[in-house]
This record gives sequence, C-alpha cells and structure tokens, in this order.
Amino acid sequence: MTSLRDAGVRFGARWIFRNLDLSVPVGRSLAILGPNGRGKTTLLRSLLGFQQLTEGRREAPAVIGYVPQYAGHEVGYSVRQVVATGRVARRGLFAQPTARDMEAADEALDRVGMRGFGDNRFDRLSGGERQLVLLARAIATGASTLVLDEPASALDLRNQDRFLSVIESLRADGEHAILFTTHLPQHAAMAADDALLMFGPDDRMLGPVEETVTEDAIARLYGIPVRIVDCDLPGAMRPARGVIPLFGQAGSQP
Ligand SMILES: Nc1ncnc2c1ncn2[C@@H]1O[C@H](COP(=O)(O)OP(=O)(O)OP(=O)(O)O)[C@@H](O)[C@H]1O
Repeated sequence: MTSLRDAGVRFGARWIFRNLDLSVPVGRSLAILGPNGRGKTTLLRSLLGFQQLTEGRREAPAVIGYVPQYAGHEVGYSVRQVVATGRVARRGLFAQPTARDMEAADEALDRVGMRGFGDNRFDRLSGGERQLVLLARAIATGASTLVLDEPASALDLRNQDRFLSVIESLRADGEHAILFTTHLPQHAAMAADDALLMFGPDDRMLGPVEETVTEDAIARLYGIPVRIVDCDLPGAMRPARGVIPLFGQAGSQP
C-alpha cells in the first residue's frame, strides 16, 4: 500500500496541495489529472519520498518502479542495459546485472513491445520509444507499486493503445498498484479504476472514474467544454470511452 495522510506541500507561501488523503492498494490504478503547474509531479515526488512533505505522513514500500517525466540520456547504454538497471538498483549502486536480470529485462521489453530494440543505444531512441523503455524498466524492478509521470505524453496513437493495454494487464494481474499522471482524460477513463482531479490546493475530486471523469468535472478542471463518447464496437474486447475537447469553445463556458 502506498499512501499519504493529511499531506501537504508548500513552496514559500504557496500551498501546492494540503489535507490530502490518498491510498492506492495493490490491484488498483489511479490517474492524476490537473492543468499544467497544478502539482501532479510534486504529488508523485511526495509519494516517492523525493519531495519532503510540509505536513502529513507518507507510507510506501521500499522499492517503487518509477517512470520520470524527463529521462536522463544514459549515454552509450543499450536499451537492455537501461532496463536491467531497474533490477540492480535494489541491490546497491555497484551491483552488476546477472543473466537472470537480463532475462527479466527482455521479458519487460516484450511486455511493452520493444524487445526488438534491446541492442539499440538508449540515447539514440525517439522520445516515444524511450518512454516505452522506461516503462519496461519500471516493470523490471518487480516492484508492486508503479509511479508513472506522464508516461504516454510522447506516444503516437498506436503506442498509446499499447501503453493502455500494458497498464490494463498490470492491473489485471492483481499484483501492482499503479499511479499515473496524464493530460489525456480518456487514458484515465480507459486504464484507471480511480481518478484524482486537482482543481486547487485544497479543492479536489477523488473516486471511481465513472464518477470523476465526467463532462462537467473535466470542463471545470481545464476550462474547456468536453463531450464524453462511449463506443461499443462489434468484436471489440470491451467498450471504448473517448473524451473530446471542444476547442475554441472555452469562451462560451460560464
Ligand atoms: N522545488 C520547487 N520550488 C518551488 N516551486 C516549485 C518547486 N517544484 C515545483 N514548483 C512549482 O510547483 C508548481 C507545481 O509543479 P508541478 O511540476 O508539480 O506541476 P504539474 O502539475 O506536474 O505540471 P505539468 O502538467 O506542467 O507537468 C509549479 O508552479 C512549479 O513551478
């Protein structure tokens, strides 16, 4: 279980969030939504223990799989080596990957559809390819909690679909607690059990996506009207949910 209790973070005089109670048990996923600068990364960093809380308490497992918003360049390392670092991290700074670590790295790469890139140099991958590799690295840690900061921001539509399937399979295996931030409410609707909508430091909505990712709530969050469309296509594994932003209509909002 990863949780925050009565948590708050303040930078100078500005509270980013406060009075926050949040817990994500194994077997569930939580999407965190909010406009730019609202505090999503600060919240994830607080959950990871990288950001000290100004008030409140944090409870988390010793190892968390983390996909940062911006990756270092890892100059000269192969994709497999980068993914394998996810496994050795828990054994100490100077540990070397074993044959089993490399095997686990390949399995994780398989899971995100990047096995064929294993021998490529990580620093020569595209932005979207790197995001998938970093997701594989987080999976390869074997951690039960995965914290993903905008993990799909550079992915094309096909790879967004792949990413959503990976999250879904991690959720279905009942062995992971998953938290991710996103600017795409449809990703929350498709891959999360619960959503946290950050309206302001002390103003938020937290609950099942069916109750939180609604046209009214998303319009209030971004100041843009949206329409939510459910599509139940014949032969599809399950219904799809789309959130369509009505660009150019913000002025007509109350
Ligand atoms: N260490 C810090 N000191 C002071 N202010 C900070 C610090 N870290 C973040 N901030 C500020 O806190 C606010 C929240 O930042 P954060 O990165 O958490 O937002 P975000 O919701 O993740 O934004 P985005 O969607 O643009 O990635 C921003 O205004 C940022 O400038």
